[in-house]
Amino acid sequence: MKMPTETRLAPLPQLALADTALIEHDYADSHSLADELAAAVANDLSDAIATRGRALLGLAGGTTPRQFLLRLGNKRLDWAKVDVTLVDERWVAEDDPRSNTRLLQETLFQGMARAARFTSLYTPLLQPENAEDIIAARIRSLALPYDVIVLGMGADGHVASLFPGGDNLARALDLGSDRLVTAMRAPGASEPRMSLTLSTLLAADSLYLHIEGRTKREVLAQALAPGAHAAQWPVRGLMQRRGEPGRIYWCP
Ligand SMILES: O=C(O)[C@H](O)[C@@H](O)[C@H](O)[C@H](O)COP(=O)(O)O
Repeated sequence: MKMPTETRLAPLPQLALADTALIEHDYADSHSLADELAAAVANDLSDAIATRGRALLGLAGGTTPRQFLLRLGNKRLDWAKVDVTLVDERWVAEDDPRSNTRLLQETLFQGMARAARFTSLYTPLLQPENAEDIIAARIRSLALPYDVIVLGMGADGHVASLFPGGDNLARALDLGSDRLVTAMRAPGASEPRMSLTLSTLLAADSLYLHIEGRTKREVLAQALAPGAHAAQWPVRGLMQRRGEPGRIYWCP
């Protein structure tokens, strides 16, 4: 059932969610978390293939998901029926150590998942602002909405490349817009980015938030506390989904 959405960028009313209640999937270490998250995502992908014939998966980059991606890539699935994109890409060449595509090449696509079809959020030669239409057309050609999206979160509360202080943050958070992707430049991002917008993320059938460490747990609690704003803590935008920010997987 679809719940009423949060007024754009307005504070939420009191959330009946204590920090501990929020984190349903709490693991002792990153290895057990990676095992369980990979199993859950593989399950969702199998279900999507069974019901829709194909599955669409969106993945975060950064440092946290390495173990999870390695495990997911080794899951027995009909990977040829899976489309994979990133939820955001850093605007650097795909062989650059900072590239999220490179991260997937080094992890997910080392395993059975190499049979999946990858759609890049990057294109060389253009600035990201001039490449939005090209990247949006690539995403539009996939069988939207995403079946599964796995997000990470930065210590500043960003998800995908929806950064606080980002030049295009307002339009990226605007649920009234049908924009699928946006370029983003932000003080907290070392390079320009291309990102799925909040509405693209929220439309996913299954949404996971994978965070590790006590600091991020505290950031999340702060971001989701009454009175916080998505403009300051973009992760809070996820609450506009069903009053919950997706399934949160956490370990110290
Ligand atoms: O390209 C990126 O940086 C990401 O997709 C980003 O949204 C990431 O999930 C967070 O920044 C967390 O990054 P870490 O896992 O490195 O802390």
